[in-house]
Amino acid sequence: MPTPTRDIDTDADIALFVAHFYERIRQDPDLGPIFDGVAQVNWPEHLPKIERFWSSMLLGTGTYAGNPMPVHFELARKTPIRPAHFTQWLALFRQTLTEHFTGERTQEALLRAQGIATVMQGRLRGMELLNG
Ligand code: HEM
Repeated sequence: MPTPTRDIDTDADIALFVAHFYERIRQDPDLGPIFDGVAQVNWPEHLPKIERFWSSMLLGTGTYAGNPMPVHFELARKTPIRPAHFTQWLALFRQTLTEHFTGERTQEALLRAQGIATVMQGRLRGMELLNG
């Protein structure tokens, strides 16, 4: 893979990294079964939703209306979620982004993901829904 030279600039860029990211997630031995087994994710619905989420975060389009937190609280009631799951989620996110893009918005995406993961884990911990 050649060194990336451009930043995330458009919804098409977001769609590209989202598709690649969830391909990796589904192949991951620990995360894959959570998405495809426990949550039975409907991918044709989930991917456009996640694209809107990142579009709103990074491009300020305001196309995502929702709150990701409760979805993950529900998930943690169904299956044990550990800090290691978040570490791996973030590692795959970083790998995917930096494989394709470089620049300020790419860095912002990584920081936002890290921040949300930290808040999510804090909230799960507070509800005694984080294992280990
Ligand atoms: C251990 C790590 C994580 C796991 C296992 C996980 C898993 C999931 C699952 C199973 C869904 C539901 C998909 C569906 O049925 O449509 C979901 C939704 C979502 N996740 Fe995560 N997630 C993780 C971390 C994160 C992080 C760190 C972020 C944000 C940076 C995030 C953002 C979202 C968003 C925006 C949704 C859609 C929420 C909605 O329905 O509006 N997730 N996640």
